[in-house]
Amino acid sequence: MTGKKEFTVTVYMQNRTGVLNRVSIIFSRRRVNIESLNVTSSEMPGIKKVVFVLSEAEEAMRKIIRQIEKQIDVLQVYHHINSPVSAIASNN
Ligand SMILES: CC(=O)[C@](C)(O)C(=O)O
Repeated sequence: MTGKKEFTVTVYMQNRTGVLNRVSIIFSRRRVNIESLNVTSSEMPGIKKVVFVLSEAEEAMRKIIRQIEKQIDVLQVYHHINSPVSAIASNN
């Protein structure tokens, strides 16, 4: 598929076994490879903050994010498109 961009997707979820698994399955079903995954406690007790980095076309990623938002125990999803480091460097 052409036009893939790199996304950072941040998911706040209840600290319950299996929630991360359900979200990960959404990516694997759609053949989206996970570049990076970071799980930490959030500033809210009982809530985990999970940060994914993935490459996908924008429209496909929008659909995936909507699906993640519908998951039980998912509280909030944020995302942004990552600028290439070369673009950031050329601004300086
Ligand atoms: C990632 C984590 O610690 C969770 C949310 O409890 C889980 O999915 O097991």
